[in-house]
Amino acid sequence: MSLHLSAVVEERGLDVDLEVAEGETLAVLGPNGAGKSTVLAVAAGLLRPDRGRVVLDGRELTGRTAWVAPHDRRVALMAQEPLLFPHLGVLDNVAFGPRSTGANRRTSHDAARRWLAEVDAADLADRRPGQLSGGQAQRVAVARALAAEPRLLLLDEPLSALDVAVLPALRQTLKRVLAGRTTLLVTHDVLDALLLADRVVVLEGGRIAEAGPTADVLERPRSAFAARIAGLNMVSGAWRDGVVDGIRGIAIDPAPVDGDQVVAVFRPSAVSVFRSSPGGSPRNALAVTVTELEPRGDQVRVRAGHLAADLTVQAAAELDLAPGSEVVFAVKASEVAVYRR
Ligand SMILES: Nc1ncnc2c1ncn2[C@@H]1O[C@H](COP(=O)(O)OP(=O)(O)OP(=O)(O)O)[C@@H](O)[C@H]1O
Repeated sequence: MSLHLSAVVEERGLDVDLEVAEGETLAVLGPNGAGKSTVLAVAAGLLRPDRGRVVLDGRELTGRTAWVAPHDRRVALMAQEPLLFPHLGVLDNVAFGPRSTGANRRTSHDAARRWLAEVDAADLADRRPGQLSGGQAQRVAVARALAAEPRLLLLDEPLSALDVAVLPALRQTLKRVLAGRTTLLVTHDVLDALLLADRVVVLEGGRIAEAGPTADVLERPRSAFAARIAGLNMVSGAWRDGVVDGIRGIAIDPAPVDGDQVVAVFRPSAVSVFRSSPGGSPRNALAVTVTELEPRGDQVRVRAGHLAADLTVQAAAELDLAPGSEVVFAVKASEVAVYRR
């Protein structure tokens, strides 16, 4: 194991024990106040737990007697807002890490240019932080975190402050740079967890409510929180001729090519339910068996295995639905977003 973190922080009601394997990305999910940021603070050395240990690559960073200062941990923390030094240009911001470990100006600038290129931000090198959009600033912040060559990357909701228009491209950049890096990723977004993380832990009230491979937890959630966020329909498989597992959708840039592993994502509210196939329609039609009807206010969530559709109570009554009913779930291709995994 590359990271082992166990921590009790009485004041915040936190009591966790988790491990992240070398090169693995572990997503930490959970409702507000569950303790996610506190876990990152303990790992980063910003908070000393009442009891517990942080061991990274066999080196004890936090322990009963051990205490390594944040800047000596080889741990990089990236916050929701990219905290760049406003008085330094982009290049110097990224060069800061290598500079502070003794690299000279030339070497640290070379490294900074390499990392900026790595996150598709080479053209921003001469700007000031004040001249960057939110998405550009976050790219620079990723480059700065990586330039310090951390052994552990801590990301606190790195995409949550950004405009939806820039999300897919930045998510892909993160996916590329996280591959093979030991990472703890705090997120509220089920897609981030699905696309970026190997495993997830769900925190509720400072305790680990569930843990496991991301797809398993999202497809078969056991904790209340995971069940709530895992409301999206997700179908994964290989992409061929614009279709994954019988479902046609809109490929999100960068588009997958034939044979790529993808996940098609669509909201239960985008699904219509029919007793028989709506012939001649351009919609995806999936023959399914209803497994459960779940009342939700003036709506009913119709579950069919791992797929779900939201109908009005009236529509569900008109269709005379019950567990065991054979129906067709239909969804327009324009409502299905397909992401490369
Ligand atoms: N600086 C602090 N001092 C004391 N208690 C704090 C402090 N920061 C957070 N807490 C408390 O510790 C608990 C865990 O908070 P934490 O910020 O780790 O949760 P979180 O899961 O990151 O929440 P969010 O999703 O809202 O960011 C909460 O009860 C919170 O009120």
